[in-house]
Amino acid sequence: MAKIPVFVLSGFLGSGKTTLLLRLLEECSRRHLKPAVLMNELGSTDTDGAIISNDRKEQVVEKLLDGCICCNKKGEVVASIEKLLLQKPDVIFIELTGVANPEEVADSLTEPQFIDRLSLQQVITLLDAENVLDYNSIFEADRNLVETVKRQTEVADLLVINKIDLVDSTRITKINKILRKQNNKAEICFTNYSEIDLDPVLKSIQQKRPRQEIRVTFNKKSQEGKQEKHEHKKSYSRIQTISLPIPQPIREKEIEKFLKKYKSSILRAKGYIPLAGKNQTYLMQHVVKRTSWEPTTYTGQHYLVVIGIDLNKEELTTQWKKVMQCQAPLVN
Ligand SMILES: Nc1nc2c(ncn2[C@@H]2O[C@H](COP(=O)(O)OP(=O)(O)OP(=O)(O)O)[C@@H](O)[C@H]2O)c(=O)[nH]1
Repeated sequence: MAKIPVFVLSGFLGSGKTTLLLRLLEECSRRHLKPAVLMNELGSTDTDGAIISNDRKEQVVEKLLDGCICCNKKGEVVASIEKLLLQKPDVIFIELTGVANPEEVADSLTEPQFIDRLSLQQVITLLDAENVLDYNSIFEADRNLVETVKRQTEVADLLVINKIDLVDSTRITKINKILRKQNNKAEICFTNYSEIDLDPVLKSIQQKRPRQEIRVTFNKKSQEGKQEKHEHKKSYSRIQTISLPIPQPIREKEIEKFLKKYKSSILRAKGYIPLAGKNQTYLMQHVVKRTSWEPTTYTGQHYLVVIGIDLNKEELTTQWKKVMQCQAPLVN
């Protein structure tokens, strides 16, 4: 029986993983392939899952929320993949959290029950061209995280330098040079909105010719000088998540003011937000210092999820309540 190819989408928070996943799903649909998706979110809210499901309601998706797939959620990965396999997909995409080490997930794919059924096709790591060079100084306080982000690059088969619309050519050259030192085997491509050429990525699925298996290539890299299975090291230690409820419409500038106030600790924020005066829910995406808004047809609970280093959750909650108290009451 042919093994089902698995693609792992890795990369730091906000680098463009979900954007790429949406493109891959679109392309699968065009090629009449049946994909299945395992998504992982650090927070208890499921923004990315809602984006995926909003686009295609029939999508086979398993979600692991409120923790990292390579740390406290690792034990649940096997059960989630088993559920996906019941749907007999042609391909599986696993989107990691931005702070996950792909090696840990690769390990799960080599569990005895998967050996004859799954084949890791590629680890694709996305990098945010605008912020990648600043990561070391941003995460100085979290050595585990520095190591994790480095491993995301080192173990990738394909490195996608995304968001080049936000940087100049000098920066691109610099990033290329640094990445080549960290990983001299991976293909590197530069793009916007994760628009890579999907033909070489998906071609092998149609041909049913998986590339070398993970146990041969990947584990070799991760287990040099170690026991048969490498010991799990926590992939981050100071990253926290908080989900803030939004019971009534709020002004765009109030959210942006709030994010700016805590900019030294907030790395990523996203949420479904009812904007005052617009009579519609917007998907808000914030990466380091950029915020974007997109109208949606989302009908679930409204919230803002904030991810950062050493977040003072108590203060954020108190300040958020104050912000909400100043908003106009809900008018239908
Ligand atoms: N300017 C610009 N924005 C981009 C590009 N690619 C993605 N974005 C935006 O960056 C934000 C984050 O993109 P996502 O695809 O959600 O990133 P992610 O890696 O899945 O984020 P997390 O799941 O939170 O780690 C979204 O608002 C995207 O629209 C790009 O090439 N240029």
